[in-house]
Amino acid sequence: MIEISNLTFGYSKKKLLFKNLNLKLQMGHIYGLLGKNGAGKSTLLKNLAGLVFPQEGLCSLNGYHSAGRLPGFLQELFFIPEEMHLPGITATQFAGSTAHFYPKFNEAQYFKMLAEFDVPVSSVLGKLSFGQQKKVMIAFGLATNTALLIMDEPTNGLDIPSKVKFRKIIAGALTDERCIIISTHQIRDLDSLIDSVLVLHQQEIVLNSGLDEIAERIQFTTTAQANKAAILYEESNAVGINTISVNHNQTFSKVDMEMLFNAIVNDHKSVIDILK
Ligand SMILES: Nc1ncnc2c1ncn2[C@@H]1O[C@H](COP(=O)(O)OP(=O)(O)OP(=O)(O)O)[C@@H](O)[C@H]1O
Repeated sequence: MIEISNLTFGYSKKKLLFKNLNLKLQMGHIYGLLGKNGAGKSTLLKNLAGLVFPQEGLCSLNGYHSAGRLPGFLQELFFIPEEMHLPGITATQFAGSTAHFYPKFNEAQYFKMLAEFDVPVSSVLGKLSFGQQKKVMIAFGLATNTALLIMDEPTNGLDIPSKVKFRKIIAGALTDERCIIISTHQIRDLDSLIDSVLVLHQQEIVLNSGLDEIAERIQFTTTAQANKAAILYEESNAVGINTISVNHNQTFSKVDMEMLFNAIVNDHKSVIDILK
């Protein structure tokens, strides 16, 4: 299990990004972490990865404190940051020099994913395009089979066919023993991939819910289809007005994550309250 308890963190003591933040994540799930620019998504992930240290509280992975960065923790975590500087070696050499830090690394899986992503294995990583570099790191991260895989904006730089492959490859790599967290602004890229949503807003995790639970409680329809008395939030687009309403009649609709996110960050507390 991944646990954040009473996390207080700020890059300066005067301006805290989180105060007493709590969060529990379970294995066997793919979480999408959403939040506005500057909400602190990357910083939260860095706290989890033990790359920055809390002022108070702690983060842990299967009982290991992130800040301790013990070998037992490091071999169960792989973090793919938004920006990367890869060394002047090939994807094959990278596996040769790095894989031994991860006891569950699966070489066949790595090369299979690189082939699916269509990345040349004998080109120097630093000379690959940004998107190709991302693909190498995603393939490597998945092949480590660590208990926690964190990806910060992984689809930045991926073209449209690669995003489709990304979703397929990630979904195929999930097991009951691992948890994947993906932070992104490209909410559509998470469609049919994540099963749970986390929203970081105003120093707090205001939503940590499975998509099934969300669909049980609220409905996403057009205003014309909605029960007017149950409407919580409305949003116009080119084709009409879409609505989030209370799901009184147990009709399950597809969760529109972009609309849900907009409702939450536009301070529609009623939406958050009903999902609590
Ligand atoms: N190394 C740092 N030193 C000081 N302040 C920082 C540092 N890194 C981030 N910050 C600040 O912390 C805040 C949160 O940044 P962070 O990158 O975690 O947000 P984010 O939600 O990931 O944003 P975005 O969606 O724009 O990537 C921002 O105000 C940022 O300026």
